[in-house]
Amino acid sequence: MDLFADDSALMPIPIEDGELWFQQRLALDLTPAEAMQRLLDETDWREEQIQVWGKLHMQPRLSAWHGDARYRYSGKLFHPLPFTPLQLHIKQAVEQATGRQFNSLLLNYYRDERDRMGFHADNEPTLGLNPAIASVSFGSPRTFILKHRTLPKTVKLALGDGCLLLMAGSLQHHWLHGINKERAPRGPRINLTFRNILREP
Ligand SMILES: O=C(O)CCC(=O)C(=O)O
Ligand SMILES: [Fe+2]
Repeated sequence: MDLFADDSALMPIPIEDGELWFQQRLALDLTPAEAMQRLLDETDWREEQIQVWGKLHMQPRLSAWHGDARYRYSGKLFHPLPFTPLQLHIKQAVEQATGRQFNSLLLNYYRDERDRMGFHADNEPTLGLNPAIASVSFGSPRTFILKHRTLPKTVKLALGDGCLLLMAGSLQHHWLHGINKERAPRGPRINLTFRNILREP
């Protein structure tokens, strides 16, 4: 009998004002290291510009959009590329683990400890009222931080190689999330967020 917690089951993480689910290892036909290498090689990584308070900045990470629907994000309209066979395989595994359907994928590549993602909510109107967002991570672990919008509460999760995180319920209404830069050296990390877009902008 396995006396250790099952790392291949989606487990709820207790959190107020929303739903959070975590699985240590998403079951795939390839190892996380193989998935990481193929995503690095097969993705057309872009350094995007974003507007913050009317000023243009380079995003402190590389990214790519894939899927079936156009998507507005940080004030920009994206025309995604079609899903690749590997992305479709990961999407199927995520849909089986979560029981949710997704038609859009944002890939983010954090090249080292300096790359990061500012605090935000994935609450674009096209995602619907209480969106389910499934996040799969490969490579170097990074700390995923959730900050409550009105209460002095912070939740930190280590997102390691091959894990799955599901944000759902009213979480995007009440919490912001982000990835800070690290002081200590970190290797590359790729994060995939699967979303379901209800209508095109
Ligand atoms: O890299 C992560 O774990 C977070 C990604 C994220 O929040 C997003 O793509 O909206
Ligand atoms: Fe996000």
